[in-house]
Amino acid sequence: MHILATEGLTKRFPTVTAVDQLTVTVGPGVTGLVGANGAGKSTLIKILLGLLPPSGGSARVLDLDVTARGADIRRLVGYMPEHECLPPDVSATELIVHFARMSGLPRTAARERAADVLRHVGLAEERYRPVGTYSTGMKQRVKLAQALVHDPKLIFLDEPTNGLDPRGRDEMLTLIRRIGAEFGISVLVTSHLLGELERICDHVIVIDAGRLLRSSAIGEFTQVTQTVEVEVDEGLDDLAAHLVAGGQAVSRQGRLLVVKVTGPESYDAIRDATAELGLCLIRLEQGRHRIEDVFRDEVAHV
Ligand SMILES: Nc1ncnc2c1ncn2[C@@H]1O[C@H](COP(=O)(O)OP(=O)(O)OP(=O)(O)O)[C@@H](O)[C@H]1O
Repeated sequence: MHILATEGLTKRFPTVTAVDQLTVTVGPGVTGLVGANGAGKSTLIKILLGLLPPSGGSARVLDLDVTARGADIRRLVGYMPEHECLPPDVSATELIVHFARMSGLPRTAARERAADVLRHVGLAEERYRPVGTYSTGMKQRVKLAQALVHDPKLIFLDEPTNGLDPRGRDEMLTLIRRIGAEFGISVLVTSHLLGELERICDHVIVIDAGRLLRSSAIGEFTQVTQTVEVEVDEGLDDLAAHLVAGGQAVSRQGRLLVVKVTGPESYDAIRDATAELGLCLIRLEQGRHRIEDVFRDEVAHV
């Protein structure tokens, strides 16, 4: 079953083709849409919501055609836009109750629904304060709440971690995973950071200049580009030389060595090398992928 599907989807602006012959399908669960700034992620989401007409090709969301059924799609889909768009002088409660009423709920049900949704996204007492006084993290939560308030089947989250500090990012990612897992709402979430999406997604789509670069389940993804990061107190160069001599693919990133994992023997090689050299191992951690890894990988396959 697909929650959305595009076929040769294209969007041309006067000076740039933002979405270029994109054919892709998305199933239920949490799907990451990854691409550098300007890759076409926001444009794709606006087309899928029926807010921008495509220049060519077609797309269906929840089996509804985006050109003919935009209003029906927006009734079933929640949207968290990338940029700040909240009125500063109302409280989160007032705003979310307003959105709930706009979705058709009567006054009392709208209040209850708004309270539930604000609790789910983690806004407590501060929900009575004007939005203009909120931190970026709190504003992102309000934007998420308005995307959820009409009980959608699917939500589009455009760069929900933008502007957040590392802790805020972690909390937002955990929240998104919960929405997918506990509430059974399918999620399409964009980011320019592949590393953060692979933690919470079942499936990842990578686009570049509006074109599909890769679409695969997260398991296949990590298998192909898996790395492990190694930190030792001193002797990093010796360790690198030892591993390379033993046939491992190694690169250096500041105080870390990044070793490409080809199988369990890669971990054995790191263990043996640190033991033989008598080094103190500080950290051994699964590497976070970057979009560049996918590009490198695609080039290697050509
Ligand atoms: N309304 C528009 N008119 C003209 N060009 C546009 C318009 N909207 C987007 N573009 C261009 O289309 C390309 C894709 O933009 P888009 O915003 O979809 O990318 P993105 O992947 O979401 O990146 P970002 O996260 O930086 O917004 C960019 O080159 C952008 O300048």
